[in-house]
Amino acid sequence: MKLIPVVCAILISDSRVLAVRRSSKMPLVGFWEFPGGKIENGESEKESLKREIQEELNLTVEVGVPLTPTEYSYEDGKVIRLIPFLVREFSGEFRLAEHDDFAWLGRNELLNVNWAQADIPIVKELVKKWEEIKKQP
Ligand SMILES: Nc1nc2c([nH]c(=O)n2[C@H]2C[C@H](O)[C@@H](COP(=O)(O)OP(=O)(O)OP(=O)(O)O)O2)c(=O)[nH]1
Repeated sequence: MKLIPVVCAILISDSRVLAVRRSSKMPLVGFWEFPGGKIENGESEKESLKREIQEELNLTVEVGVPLTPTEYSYEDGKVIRLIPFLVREFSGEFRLAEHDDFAWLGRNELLNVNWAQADIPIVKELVKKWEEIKKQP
């Protein structure tokens, strides 16, 4: 079994969380996810996340605290270990380089989009611990 480590950012602004939709150029087209991607050789988790968010959203981020990582086996045999970090500090001119849609979702809207399977436990954790997470750096 090959475990693929993937980092993702939970960008929070005004009590809303950023979700992005995978485009037809990407596997899992149409599914919503947190921006991020695979850790490359030699990178730390945080370095990798900073690089991915710069590439995907054109934003420079300050990586905050991690939430609980999840593991999920997709049908093609890929096993993803998805490692989420909160991000509250970011700057730059937001644009989508790879995804084809985005949404800033409040707590009660979080479960309305079609999340990639690996993200569902993270989204549930967010909904459950919303008040606590809102206070975290
Ligand atoms: N970035 C991100 N990827 C996720 C999430 N949930 C989830 O299952 N994934 C999966 C989709 C991909 O298989 C993998 C992330 O890889 P990626 O986006 O860097 O790369 P990719 O597979 O699209 O493309 P490639 O590098 O294989 O060419 O993790 C998520 O919330 N964010």
